[in-house]
Amino acid sequence: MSATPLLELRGIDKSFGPVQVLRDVALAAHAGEVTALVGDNGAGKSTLVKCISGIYPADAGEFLFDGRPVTINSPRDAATLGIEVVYQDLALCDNLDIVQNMFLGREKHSGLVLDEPTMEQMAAETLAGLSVRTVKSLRQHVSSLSGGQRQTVAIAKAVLWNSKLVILDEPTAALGVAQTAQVLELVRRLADNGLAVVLISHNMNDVFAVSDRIAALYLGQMVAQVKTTDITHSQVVELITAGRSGNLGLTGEPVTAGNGTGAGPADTTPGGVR
Ligand SMILES: Nc1ncnc2c1ncn2[C@@H]1O[C@H](COP(=O)(O)OP(=O)(O)OP(=O)(O)O)[C@@H](O)[C@H]1O
Repeated sequence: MSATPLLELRGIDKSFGPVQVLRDVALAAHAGEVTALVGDNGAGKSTLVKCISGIYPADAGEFLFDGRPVTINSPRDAATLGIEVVYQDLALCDNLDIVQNMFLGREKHSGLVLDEPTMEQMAAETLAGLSVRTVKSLRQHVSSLSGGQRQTVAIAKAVLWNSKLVILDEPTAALGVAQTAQVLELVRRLADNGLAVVLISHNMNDVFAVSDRIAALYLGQMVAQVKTTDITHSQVVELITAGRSGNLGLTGEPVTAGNGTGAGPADTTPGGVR
C-alpha cells in the first residue's frame, strides 16, 4: 500500500436547502485496500458517494486524487479519473446479454458497426482477470443470471474502464450465503489487483470479512477511520449508533482534515481522534 491515498477528501460539506447532510467530512481510500463506509440509515453515505462520483457538487471541501487536487463536477469528471460506482439496483438491462450490458453506452465500433468481437474479448479478459468462472456464456441475457452473477457482471462492468477506484453500494444486500461469499471474494480480488475499493455496507460480517479499514459516518460527520484489525464489531456498532466508542478511546469528535496524526488527515488510529 502506498502512503498517499488514491483518493482523499477533506472538509466536505453538503446541504440540501436548509438541511446539512455532510459536515467537514474527511475520507481516504488507498489503492490495494478495501475501505468499508459504514453508518446508519440517513448518515450520509449515499450523499458522500454521490459527491465523489460527481452527481452532487460538494458545497465545500477538497478532493485529492493521487495526491493532486482535482475537481469533480460531473460523473464524466469522476469517470475520467477512474472512479466507478456500482449501485445497489445495478442498472443492468435484463433484455441485453452480458457483453451488451458491460459496454452499454460506451460501445466499441468498427466503422459504422458495433465491434462485437473486440467487446466480447474485452469482456472475457476482464472476467478472467477477476477470476470469474461462474458465468457460462457472455452472450446469455442478464435476466437468466442469479443475483450473485448479476452483481459480478456489474462489478466487472465497473472495472472494464481502467478504473482505479470502485465504490460498491451494498453489493451483497440481496444475496444468499454462498453468493455473498463469492461476491466478497471478488471484492477482495479487486483490491488485491491494486484497485482502491470503497464498500458501503450495513453488514458487519461482510465489513469484517473483507475490509482493511472502516470509515464510520454518524449524522453526516466522519467519526472514525480506523484499521479493521484495530476495532471490534461492537465498537463499530457503537460508532454507527452513537457516533462514539468509549472502549475504542474515540471521543466522538469527527475526523476532519485537521485532526489526523502522521499517516494522513483521515487515517485515524484508535485514540488518534481528538
Ligand atoms: N436530494 C435530497 N434532498 C434532500 N435531502 C436529502 C437528499 N438526499 C438525501 N437527503 C437526506 O440526507 C440524509 C442522508 O441521506 P443518505 O441517503 O446520504 O444516507 P445513507 O447513509 O446513504 O442512508 P441509507 O443507508 O438509508 O441509504 C438523509 O436525512 C436524507 O433524507
